Amino acid sequence: MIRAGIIGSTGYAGQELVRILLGHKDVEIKWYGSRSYIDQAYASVFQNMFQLVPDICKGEDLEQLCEEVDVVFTATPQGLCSSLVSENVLSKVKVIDLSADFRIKDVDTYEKWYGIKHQSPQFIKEAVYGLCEVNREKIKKARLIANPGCYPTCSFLSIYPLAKAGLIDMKSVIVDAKSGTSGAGRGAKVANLYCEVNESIKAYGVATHRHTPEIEEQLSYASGQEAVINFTPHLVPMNRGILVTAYANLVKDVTEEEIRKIYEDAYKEEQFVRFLNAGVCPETRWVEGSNYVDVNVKVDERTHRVIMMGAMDNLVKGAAGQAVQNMNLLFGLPETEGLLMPPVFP
Ligand SMILES: NC(=O)C1=CN([C@@H]2O[C@H](COP(=O)(O)OP(=O)(O)OC[C@H]3O[C@@H](n4cnc5c(N)ncnc54)[C@H](OP(=O)(O)O)[C@@H]3O)[C@@H](O)[C@H]2O)C=CC1
Ligand SMILES: CC(=O)N[C@@H](CCC(=O)OP(=O)(O)O)C(=O)O
Repeated sequence: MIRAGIIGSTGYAGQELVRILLGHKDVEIKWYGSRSYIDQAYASVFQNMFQLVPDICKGEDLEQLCEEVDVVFTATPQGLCSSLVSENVLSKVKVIDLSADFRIKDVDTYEKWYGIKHQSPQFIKEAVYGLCEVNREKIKKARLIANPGCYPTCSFLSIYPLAKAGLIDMKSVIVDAKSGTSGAGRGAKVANLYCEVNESIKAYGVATHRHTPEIEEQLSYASGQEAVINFTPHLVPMNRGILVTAYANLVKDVTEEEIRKIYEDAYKEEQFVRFLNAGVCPETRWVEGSNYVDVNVKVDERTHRVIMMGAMDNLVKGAAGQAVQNMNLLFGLPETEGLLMPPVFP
C-alpha cells in the first residue's frame, strides 16, 4: 500500500483528494493535514466522510510527515509548499504540490504574477509540470510534481493539438474561461457569498490573472514559439466546472476535417481527454465529478479563425484527479487507477 499524507486536506481540493483516494485500492491515507482543525475529527469538518474517515486532523509538519508516508500532497495556498520542502523531505517522499509554487520555471515571473517571494527556488528546475498527457515519462522519474492549475489544464488541453501542429498564430490566442465557485477555495470571502455569486456572472483578473504566464509557458513549449495570450476568467454561479472557449488565427488553409484528424491523433491514446463528435459543444455538466476533459474544435472559415473548446471539473482533472493521475505514474501504477468514475449527472 502507498501511504499518503495530505497537507490542506480540509480545503476543497484536499477534500476531493480524500474522496478519490478513499476509492483507490493501492492507497491508505495516513495524515489528514489542516491548519484550523488540528486535533478535530476530519468527519466533523466534512460530514460526507462520517463513518468513512475516523481520523483526526494534524498540522503541517512536513519533516515528521515524511517519516510516516510515501507521498505528500500539498493542497495549500501559494507559497506554503515552497516554504516546507527540503532536500531531506525530497529524499524520503514524493511531493505533489497542487499550488503554483513550482509550475513556472522563471522565478521572477512567479514572483511578479503571484506577488510573493519564492521560498525554495533551488527546486524549481527539477520539479516536473504534472500534465500527464504531455510529460508522462518525466513524471515517472520525478521527486517533485507541480500539479497544473485548473484553468491552465483546461485551456492547454483545448489548444494543444493545434499549437503543436504549428497551425495557429501563437500571439493571437484568446482564452475565455469560466469557473464554478469551488475554484476560489473554501475560505470565507465576501465575493464568494451566495448573494454575491448567485444569479450573476462576472469577469475578474482581467489581463492580470496569475494563470496567464502558466498557460503561455506551456503553449510556448508545445509550439516551439513564444505564446502571448489574452486570458479572461469569469466566475459563474455553479459549484464545480470549468468551461474554456479559445480563439486563434489560423496560419494556413486547413479544413475542418484536417483539424479534426489532428485532434483525433493527439488524443486517441488519452484515457481522460475525450474528443467529442463534430458539432457537439463541451459542457461542464457532462464531466462533473470525473477526471475527464471534453474538447472540441470548430473552424470559422469566414474569419479564418479556429474556436477551441474544453470542459472539465476544476476539482478533479483540474486538481485532485490530476494529482492522483500523477501519483499513479510516480508509483508505477496504471495511470487510471482510482480515476475511472463516470461523471455525475444530474
Ligand atoms: N479549488 C480549486 O478548484 C483548485 C485549487 N487548486 C490549488 O489547490 C490549493 C488549495 O486550494 P483550495 O482547496 O481551493 O483552497 P481552500 O482554501 O479550500 O483550502 C486551503 C487548505 O489549506 C490549508 N491551509 C491554509 N493555510 C495553511 C497553512 N498556513 N498551513 C497549513 N495548511 C494551511 C487550509 O487549512 P484549514 O482548512 O484548516 O484552514 C485548507 O485545508 C491552492 O494552491 C489552489 O491554488 C488547484 C486547482 C484547482
Ligand atoms: C474561481 C476562482 O477563483 N478560481 C481561482 C483559480 C483556481 C485555483 O485554485 O488556482 P490554481 O489552479 O492555480 O491552483 C482563481 O481564479 O484564483
